[in-house]
Amino acid sequence: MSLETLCQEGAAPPGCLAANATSGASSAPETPRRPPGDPPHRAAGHEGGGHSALPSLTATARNLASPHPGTSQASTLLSFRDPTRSGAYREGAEDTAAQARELGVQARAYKVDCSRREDIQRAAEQVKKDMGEVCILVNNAGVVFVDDLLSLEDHEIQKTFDVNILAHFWTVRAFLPSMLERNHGHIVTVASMSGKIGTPLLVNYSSSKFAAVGFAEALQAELRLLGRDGVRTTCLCPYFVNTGFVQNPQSRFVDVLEPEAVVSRLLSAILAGETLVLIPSSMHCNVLLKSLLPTRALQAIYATMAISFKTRSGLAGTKTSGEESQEPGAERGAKVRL
Ligand SMILES: NC(=O)C1=CN([C@@H]2O[C@H](COP(=O)(O)OP(=O)(O)OC[C@H]3O[C@@H](n4cnc5c(N)ncnc54)[C@H](OP(=O)(O)O)[C@@H]3O)[C@@H](O)[C@H]2O)C=CC1
Ligand SMILES: CC1=C(/C=C/C(C)=C/C=C/C(C)=C/C=O)C(C)(C)CCC1
Repeated sequence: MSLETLCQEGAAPPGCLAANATSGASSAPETPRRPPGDPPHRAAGHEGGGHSALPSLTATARNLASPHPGTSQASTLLSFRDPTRSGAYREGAEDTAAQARELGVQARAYKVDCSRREDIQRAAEQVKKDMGEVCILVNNAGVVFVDDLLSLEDHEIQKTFDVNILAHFWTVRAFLPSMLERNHGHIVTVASMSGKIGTPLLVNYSSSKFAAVGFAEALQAELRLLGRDGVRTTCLCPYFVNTGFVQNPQSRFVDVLEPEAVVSRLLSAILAGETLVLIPSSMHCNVLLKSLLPTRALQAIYATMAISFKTRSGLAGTKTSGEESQEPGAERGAKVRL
């Protein structure tokens, strides 16, 4: 996970934008199980994440730091499990922080393991000391293990909930008090379309994202009840994004999203104070149909969409049932109906 803080000082009250940026389960315990001799891949306990961190962090710095009237100074704070680590798809947080500094803002990278409550609490205190109060918190870290429920390891289920939802509790509880005091702030929950539509072979992930959507909605209602209209929330639910988080996502009608487009949409949503953002917006139809149509009708519609993605044991899709997949890297997998 990463924390990104953008502090704004001047006419506006001191504050920051903080985001726990991209996420991706990596490291040994989260590495997907695979038979001996199989090439490593990133399908399930995905390795180190994709390249979304770079555009998201630099874009955030560029767009939120400088153009606001009354802003004399801005700072961005990033934290990753290992800020020095670079992946195949992105640069490390230290590099990203350096790029943000080149854009004229203060930027720092911190090391935080978001699956550990104590780590988050320790980092939050350090952030406040170093950078001041946070005004925008983006809970973006997430992990995914793509497999059927019974094939998952217990620790994978635990990790998914630790990072994808419990971490949100710890970051929000750390930064919300000062937002409430100042009646000023913004909390972004990066959820997923999978948190709006229950997704097969992602039961673990999907339910953690449903929890994230519920968290954001309930928090928003609570802030309203408390009369703190100045503290806003945005819940982001993208369809598949091209970051390597889930491998080989495909669909007949819905294109995989590019991270830059998602970041850009998120920025406009933050600035406009939108509470729920589905990307693409056509997904609103799927969500609406879910509460209108009987399951069998929905299944018929879903079948036409031909959604598929790679699990750690192969490729799951809607095209054929029981047919051996021809996709590279999915030799052992049979396509199954989603
Ligand atoms: N890509 C997609 O198709 C979609 C993604 N999302 C959501 O978007 C968010 C970002 O995903 P995306 O950018 O695609 O994925 P990435 O793989 O690029 O990002 C993963 C990030 O999560 C961090 N992370 C994972 N576990 C921890 C941890 N325990 N502590 C600290 N950091 C951690 C990783 O840090 P490090 O770099 O140190 O490993 C990495 O920066 C996630 O919440 C995901 O669920 C939602 C819908 C679709
Ligand atoms: C629309 C739709 C589905 C939903 C798929 C979704 C919502 C996948 C999202 C996955 C994501 C975003 C993963 C990474 O975060 C189903 C249930 C497969 C059935 C066919 C129609």
